[in-house]
Amino acid sequence: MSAQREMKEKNPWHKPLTIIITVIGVIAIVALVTVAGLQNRPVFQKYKYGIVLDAGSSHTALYIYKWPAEKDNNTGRIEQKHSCKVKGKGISSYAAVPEKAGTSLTECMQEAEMQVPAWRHQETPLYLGATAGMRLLNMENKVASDKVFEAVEKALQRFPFSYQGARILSGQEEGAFGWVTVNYLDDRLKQGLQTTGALDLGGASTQISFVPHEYDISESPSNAVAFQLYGNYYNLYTHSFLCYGKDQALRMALAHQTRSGPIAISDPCFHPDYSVTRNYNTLYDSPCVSERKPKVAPLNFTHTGEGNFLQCQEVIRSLFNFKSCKYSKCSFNGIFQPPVQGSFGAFSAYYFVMNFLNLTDGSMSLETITNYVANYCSTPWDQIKKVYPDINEKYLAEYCFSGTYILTLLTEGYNFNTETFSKIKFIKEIKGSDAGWTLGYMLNLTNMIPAETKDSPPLPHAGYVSIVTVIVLLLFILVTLFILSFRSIWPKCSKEPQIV
Ligand SMILES: Nc1nc2c(ncn2[C@@H]2O[C@H](COP(=O)(O)OP(=O)(O)O)[C@@H](O)[C@H]2O)c(=O)[nH]1
Repeated sequence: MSAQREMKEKNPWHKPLTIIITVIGVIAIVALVTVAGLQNRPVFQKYKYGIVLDAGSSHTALYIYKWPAEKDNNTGRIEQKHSCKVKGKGISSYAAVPEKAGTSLTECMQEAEMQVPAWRHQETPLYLGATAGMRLLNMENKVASDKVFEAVEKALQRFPFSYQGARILSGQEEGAFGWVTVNYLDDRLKQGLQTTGALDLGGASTQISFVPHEYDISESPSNAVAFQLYGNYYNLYTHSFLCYGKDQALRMALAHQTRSGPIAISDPCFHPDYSVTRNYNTLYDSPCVSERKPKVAPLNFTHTGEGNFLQCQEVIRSLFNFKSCKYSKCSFNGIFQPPVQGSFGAFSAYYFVMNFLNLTDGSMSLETITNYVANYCSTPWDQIKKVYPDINEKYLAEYCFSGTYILTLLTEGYNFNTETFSKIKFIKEIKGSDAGWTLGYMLNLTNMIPAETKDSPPLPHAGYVSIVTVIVLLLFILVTLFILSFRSIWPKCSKEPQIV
């Protein structure tokens, strides 16, 4: 019996104080673990949205972007949620009927209303940026260009979004924002990785943008754009060639061949047996060619094909002026360009054309690609139509010219060689978002890429909670041990009377 009592006295777990400490400790640990668990459970994701309309020369496209609502302070990934191709031509084609430029946008805008949750409509920014088609209309007829913008503004303001304005982007902005988009989507900016150059081929203009090695921006300041993104500095080279988009380049090629006002031309950039009648006034109705219109010419001319790649290259070469260059190095038309360098993403018409020709597989050499295009051009038109019965004939007829133009622009215009050409990737999208200037434009206007890196806490939240839990647990064990060790030296309280 006395041995049992002695054991009880030696074993402090039986004492009430110890039991209370243990219970409180267990409750504290359970509470801590529960709080940590609740804090880190996946929450229902809420998104914010932004809408950008790309009013291009050939058509308008609407893009909806989304990003996690709690992370719009520069940390959340922005991605494309939806895109809508506006039916009909670009807004610049409505110069004679400006209201129609506005109404043409209705269907895609209604789609946007459905795509963005109604409770987010009012706070969703809506931008419209117009590119080379409107640049040309503005040069040609400023009044008509202003009227188109008025109509477009009126139409967009009828929708419940936060309308932020419609404007013409400069060629420099178009090039630079395309570069931002590609590098943002590739996660190169945040991680400070070597950037990718951007090659954009539109209908009316074309852009080249890249960060060159040892770049002296003072040589041609108008081609330089300085960025500070996520704490990294970039000196970007960019240039936009107005009239060198694929549709205007084709006009220039046809203008070159019809400069004497003939009744028929045999065009090496179109397939053998191809034959259509074209109108002189329609062909020369663009500031890119209007000054070259022959003084004397019939109403129409017959445009037949010849399908000769090398001769087509000759025609295209005549569109570039390689003679004068006042800088250390030029691309063409006396425009400064440092040697191309690093990897490039080529999008818009670069992709449409190379994808149609099945030439986007990165393993093909420049020589193989050139031979393929040459062979494609020499294929008779009837045969081409039989092989591709479902392709729009206007696009189909132009792939020979477009393929030859792309190769000539890249190799002779921008000076890509066999080695540097192999670093060009023909892309439509990156991680589900289309490559183009629109995302970069929105990131810039909403300040969603910080100049500085964000000062983030040294530990992620979950790590922080776990470490606090472990420390509290250790403290609890220590305090318990401390109390127990003291108890062993406390004077024993005995109910038995003490004999003095
Ligand atoms: N083959 C093909 N060409 C296209 C397609 N969409 C646009 N294009 C052509 O590609 C060129 C560039 O189009 P886009 O990038 O929209 O340029 P933009 O209209 O000048 O902004 C134009 O000549 C268009 O006619 C397509 O889906 N397939």
